[in-house]
Formats: sequence, C-alpha cells, structure tokens
Amino acid sequence: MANKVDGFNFEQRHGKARVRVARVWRNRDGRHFIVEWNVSISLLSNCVAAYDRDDNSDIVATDTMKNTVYAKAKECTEQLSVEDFAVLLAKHFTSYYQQVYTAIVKIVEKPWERISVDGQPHEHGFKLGSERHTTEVIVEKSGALKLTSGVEGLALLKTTKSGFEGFIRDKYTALPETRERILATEVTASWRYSYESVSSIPQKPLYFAERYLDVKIVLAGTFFGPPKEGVYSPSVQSTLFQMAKTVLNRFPDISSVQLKMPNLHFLPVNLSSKNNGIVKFEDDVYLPTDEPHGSIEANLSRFWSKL
Ligand SMILES: O=c1[nH]c(=O)c2[nH]c(=O)[nH]c2[nH]1
Repeated sequence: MANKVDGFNFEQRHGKARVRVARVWRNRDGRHFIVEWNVSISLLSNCVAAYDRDDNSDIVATDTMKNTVYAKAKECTEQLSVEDFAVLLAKHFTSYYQQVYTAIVKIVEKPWERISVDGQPHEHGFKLGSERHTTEVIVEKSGALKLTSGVEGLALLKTTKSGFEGFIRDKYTALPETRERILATEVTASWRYSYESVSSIPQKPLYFAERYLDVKIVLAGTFFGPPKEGVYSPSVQSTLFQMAKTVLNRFPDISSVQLKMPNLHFLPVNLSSKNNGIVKFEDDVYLPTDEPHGSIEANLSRFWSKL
C-alpha cells in the first residue's frame, strides 16, 4: 500500500531475516525427526508514523517476530511441512496484529536426511544432503494466499545424450556443433500452487513435503530419461521446457513453474606441445568449469487453473 507522506509516495515494509530454528519431534517408538529452517519474515503494516513522526506505537518489533518463530515451532507438536509452517506464521502475523495487512514469509530448509547404518535407518542419526527445499508464502488479512515452493542447488549431470547444433554462426562464433557432450546444471526451481486462500489448502499432513519430493523426481526423471537409454537433449532450453511442462502436466494443483538452469560447461581437453600430442580428446577428459556459465531460465504457466 502506497501512502502520501510529505507530498511523496511512500511504501515500506519491515521484518526479520534469517531466523534459524530447528525442531525435533519424537514418536512413540523412539524414532526422532528433525527439521532445520532459515526463516525470513517481512510485514506490510500501517506504521508510517514510525518513519515520519518518530512514533513507534504501531511497530511490531523485529525481535518479537524472531521470538514468534520459536514460540510457533514449540506449539507445533506434530511434524509439519515447511509450507504449512510458513502459512501458520504468516496467518499469525496478519490476524494477531491489527496493523499488519500482509505477511511475507520465506523459508529455506536444510536437507538433513536420516542416515543408514549397517543398511538400517538410524533412529536419531542424520546427514546433510545437497539440494534445499524453499517456500515463499504471502498472506493477506482477508485470508488471500500466494503459495510458492521450490528447490535450489539441485545439481544434475549426464555424460551423454546431449548436443547443441544449428545455432547462429557468424564471425564471432567459435563453438563447434556437437551431438555428444556432457550436460551439467544446478537447477533452481520454484512452482506456484493454485490454492488462493489459507482455508483452501490441503489438510493432509505433510502434503506439501510429499509434493516437493514428487516434483524433484519429475524434474530429474525428465532431465535424464529412462535409466537404460536416457533421452537426447538438443539444448538446455529444450530440456528445461520439457521439465517445466512435465511438472504442469503431472500436478494439477501447480499453476506455474519457474526454472533456472545454468549450463555448467565441461570443456574438451586437447593438449599438445610443439612436436607431440599429449591429450587427444575422445569424449573422455574434460575441464569442468562454472565460470563463465550459460544462464538459461524460463517461466511456464497455465492460462487457466485446473482446480
Ligand atoms: O544448450 C545450450 N544452449 C545454449 O544457448 C548454448 N550456448 C552455448 O554456447 N552452448 C549452449 N548450449
């Protein structure tokens, strides 16, 4: 909401960034569960007087926001998804404080995974995985909701079934055409759910946690293709599009997908001295790089909601 202040348009928000919290749950059989979350809160509220009249009486202190993260984590006696926790927090801020009209909550979950020892899942032992589950939730006082989930740091690589041909060639072009190369990327994905009010989201416990795992499987499955034969990728662009399309076709409650897929080049190694070849490239020795890298991103959304 823009305000007129001293003859200017004025917009403001305040919040607490990077509040770290971990929550452990124990079940009756002695099995432990843990989540570690990094929570950022931003509140849109009527507190302009703090800016232009030195009057803090409408301010929710950011320290209070931080404490609320711990208090709400304590109140969650059953394990819940990172999305449900973000919605719960955002709902709290918009309903508890008359001044707050919109709450934006972003959370990144650290990938603690149960460890297996001697082939058996450990009751209370975890190791850190790689990619991270993210969410962003926007809740209005009315109960209107925008719910986005995502994954970041999902590193994928295949050693064949990738090429790049037919691109523009001009006096600046040195890249040879190829039908044989390594394709490597680190996917950042985010997808928007079509639930548009806090009262319409699925009540099934861990619904969004399962969805996250399913979306990751679809993304990776489309990138790689079937285990034996794989699938040919004519470009990062084409593979990205197939991945986004498969997510929308598979999950009716997802209305849009954004994918960022840097092209992490593996350069052929050809080395020779003046009078002898040292390494002749035969699709075997590469120089891996991440700088510079291609940057390819796109957003795919439905015209109409499927729900
Ligand atoms: O899949 C690719 N897409 C590009 O746009 C591109 N550009 C480039 O140099 N190599 C590649 N590979």
